Amino acid sequence: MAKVRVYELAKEFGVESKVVMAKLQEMGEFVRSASSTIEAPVVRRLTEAFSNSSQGSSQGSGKGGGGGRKPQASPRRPEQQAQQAAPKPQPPASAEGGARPAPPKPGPVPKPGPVPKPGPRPGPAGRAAPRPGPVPQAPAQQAPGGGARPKPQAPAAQAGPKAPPAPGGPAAGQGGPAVPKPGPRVPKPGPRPGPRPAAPRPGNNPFSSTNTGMGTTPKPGPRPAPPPGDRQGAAGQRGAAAPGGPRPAPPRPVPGPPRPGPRPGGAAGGPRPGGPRPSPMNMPSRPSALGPGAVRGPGRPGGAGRPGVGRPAGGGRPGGGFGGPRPGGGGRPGGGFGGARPGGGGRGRGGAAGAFGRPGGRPTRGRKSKKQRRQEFDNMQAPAIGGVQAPRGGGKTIRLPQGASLTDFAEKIGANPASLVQIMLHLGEMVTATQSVNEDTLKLLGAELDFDVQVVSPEDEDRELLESFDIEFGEDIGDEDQLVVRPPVVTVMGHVDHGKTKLLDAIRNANVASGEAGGITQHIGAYQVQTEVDGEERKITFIDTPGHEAFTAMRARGADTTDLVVLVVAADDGVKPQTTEAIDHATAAGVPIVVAVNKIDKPEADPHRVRAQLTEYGLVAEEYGGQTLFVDVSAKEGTNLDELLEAIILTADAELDLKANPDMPAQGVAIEAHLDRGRGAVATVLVQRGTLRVGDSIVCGVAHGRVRAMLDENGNNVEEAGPSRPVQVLGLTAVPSAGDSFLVVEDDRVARQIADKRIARKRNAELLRTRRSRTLEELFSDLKKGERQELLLIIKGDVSGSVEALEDSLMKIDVGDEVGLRVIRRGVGAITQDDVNLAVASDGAVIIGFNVRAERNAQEAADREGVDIRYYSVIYQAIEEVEAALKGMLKPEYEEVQLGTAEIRAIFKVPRIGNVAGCMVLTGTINRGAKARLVRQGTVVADNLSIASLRREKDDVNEVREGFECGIGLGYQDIKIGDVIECFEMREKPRD
Ligand SMILES: Nc1nc2c(ncn2[C@@H]2O[C@H](COP(=O)(O)OP(=O)(O)OP(=O)(O)O)[C@@H](O)[C@H]2O)c(=O)[nH]1
Repeated sequence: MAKVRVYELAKEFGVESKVVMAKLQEMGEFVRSASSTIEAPVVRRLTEAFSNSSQGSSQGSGKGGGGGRKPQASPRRPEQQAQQAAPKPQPPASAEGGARPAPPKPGPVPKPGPVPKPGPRPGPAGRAAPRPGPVPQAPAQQAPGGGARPKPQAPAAQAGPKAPPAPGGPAAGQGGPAVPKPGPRVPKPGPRPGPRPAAPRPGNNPFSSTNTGMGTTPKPGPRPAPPPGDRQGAAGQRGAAAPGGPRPAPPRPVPGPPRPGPRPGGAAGGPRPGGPRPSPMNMPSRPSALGPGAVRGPGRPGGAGRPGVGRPAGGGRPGGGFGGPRPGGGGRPGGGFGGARPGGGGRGRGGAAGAFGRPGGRPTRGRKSKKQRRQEFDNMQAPAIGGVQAPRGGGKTIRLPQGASLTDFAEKIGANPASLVQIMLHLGEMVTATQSVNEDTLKLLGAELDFDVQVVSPEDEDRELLESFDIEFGEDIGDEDQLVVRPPVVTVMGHVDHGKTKLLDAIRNANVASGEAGGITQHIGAYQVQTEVDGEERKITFIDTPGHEAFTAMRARGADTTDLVVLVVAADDGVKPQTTEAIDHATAAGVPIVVAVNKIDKPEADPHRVRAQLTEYGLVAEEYGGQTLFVDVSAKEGTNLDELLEAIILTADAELDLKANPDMPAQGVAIEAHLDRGRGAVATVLVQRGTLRVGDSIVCGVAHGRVRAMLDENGNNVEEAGPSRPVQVLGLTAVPSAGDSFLVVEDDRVARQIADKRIARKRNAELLRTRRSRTLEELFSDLKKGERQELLLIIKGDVSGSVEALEDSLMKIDVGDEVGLRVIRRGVGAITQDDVNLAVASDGAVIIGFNVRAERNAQEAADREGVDIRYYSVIYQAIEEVEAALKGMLKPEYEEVQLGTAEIRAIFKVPRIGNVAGCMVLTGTINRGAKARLVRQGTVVADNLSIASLRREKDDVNEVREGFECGIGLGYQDIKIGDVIECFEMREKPRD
């Protein structure tokens, strides 16, 4: 709630702001100006103070107003007071009241006549009253008119005809419910009419004044008609107002109990039977909403609609009269919803009808769909959370994909995303509607709404997809005795420049040289070597992409391909940051480590230091009593490579039970993939179980096809590949990503179906990521996002391994919470026009080409659309530039730097300028134009000031140093001797 300002209060009390300010001062509260805000407790005290004083002062004048608020009473003008006084009579006998008005004939007055309710409604009536005056059209158009228009008849006329039906009272009934809203509106009208008519028609005035006033007088007076029984007459009054009068109204005998004032408001609102637009928030509970006669059933059908029909209750159609045209129309509003639906009269076509026709009086904005209405209804019943309504789950389970947004959640439960955003705000988290949120957040929201949220990981989603084809991925099928030992799959990790690549090359070359002389080795992402251990030929598969990026990128995609890690540590450099990172990754993956202490050929090599250092990380060498095998090697000179291979086999045998069934359809993971001009999509896959054969139908990620040919790391054709064997596969329709799983399926058709479903899912995910704000809610939430900005990237590279590694490294760039980075597409191959289109569609994404170029039409499109394409061939350069770009998106940060302080020793009054402080500069310097604040006895009295003028003797100066006197003009008058002026400036802080 906004705090109240002094002048607002003054207005309410009917006094000038300075009076209120004086009062505040009296009360010991300090406010600077009339626009200052006041705290609630002070407002209360102030109100009491004024009400006391007003009482005192008004006592003499008679509080006739009775009803009116005390505070207001005083402010009123004599004339008004007089009017108020008049009202008194009312209370006594409604009849009387009625009587009076009647005579006056106040055009508008019609209401008075009936008066039945008068007594009861006094209060409320007051407000409505005004309208009555207007009566005539009032019903249709708002009281004002009525008041103004002398001719009640006009309306009457209209009403007349329908009046008859009206009796049905239905209308009234409806009106009743509606009442609430009307009330509010009434106020305005009231006032106006009041004054004017008042004068002329004394008789009425009292009432009108009432209205005007604080609603003392019941408008009721006016319409007796409204037989209480019916809808409070509320309707009566209102509509009555106009029609009422004329109406035979008396119609309803009912009156037993005149509806008490309750409807007062109603009265006011009367006009709109339908009154209030049922908003979920203010809607009365169903039952209560229904008016007496209202009865839902009847109302709806529009029984009322037909005048003739006349709803017994009469409720239905108040408007009957007006809305006539639409049969159903009247009915609906009326009884039907009572409060719920604005109801009011039918949907009349005629002009007058309009008044009633529109339920709440609000313009109809297009019809709501059944679904919307249903949802509204559900929401009405749903308890509000922090004032926001959303459907309850009652323990129902909903499944959401990982990284789902509140919009996804809302879609699942049929709610409005904006309301979920608000609920999250109440729960203390600011989340936008389209932002991906983590599992905890989804569950938190689910718990709040009583839904059991299950977050499905992409792996689970994929598993479910495969299950739908009766395929199981990841398990060996077959008996225990079908399992055979398979070679370990090894990844080499370590700190930069410690010799990972050199070691991988050395191992492969040594092996090629010894085993397959003449073979042409090529990097395909992985290779296999042989070694002899205990007289037995054993194989080892090396993942040919060094570094933990590749390792973690694969793991992040759920591909745990590595069985064992070779940690390379340069003997001359020792343990470095990435060495420990690699240890962490391997440990997290539960993968055993063999340490290769490299570069032992170097004179400064100190292998023992490496062993000692690594003990701190839990890697204790065997010779030190631990279980980790350390091998001192020289990749450069090829020293101890066989020992290293042997250590790998021994560790694998000791710690791992590597077995797989070769007799099943092959399954595995893609390690590397690229598009070859001549051969199409080429993927290096690692077979994890089963045996892959040429001619098999496979699906790999979103790619599928039939294995046309297979090649090994030496470029030789291979007919089949068993467990742990890496091979290049030709024949896929598209380039898969590193880490994508592959599996052999029954036939091409199944392969295509699975791939198609994955493509659809991927596209949806991409759409979700690139979707821009379209709805107001989203725009709003974007605004709330405030300063958060995002750099969107599309990464294209020559091989999927480098794309993955680049993305992984980029995602690690951290420049704070204000700026984010999101990769909306990644892929292998040249930059295509589609990439440029996506960049345009996503409003400013930058395309990164890593060792690839843009196709000619793509480049043209990029130039045309202003899409930024950046080419790199060195990963670190890409990272540096992206980091710089992100930092550039940061808003500058400022910090306050104090320049100096000066104490006020004298105060001079200068004509037209005001107070100027004669100061002594205590510290630093005081600079003209700099920012300043005034401190009195340690408390900041005024901030956001500036050194408007600065003088030494009689000269204007720009700066005065410590120890000198000067004259400072702050443009702020409330200065005192002894105050200290702090002078400072805001400087931009350099970003780290
Ligand atoms: N003297 C000596 N130099 C070596 C040895 N192994 C690697 N080097 C050198 O160390 C440098 C880095 O070797 P790389 O194999 O590129 O190291 P890396 O760990 O793969 O480096 P990044 O790929 O940048 O992480 C190169 O200049 C190698 O020639 C070795 O055993 N002895």
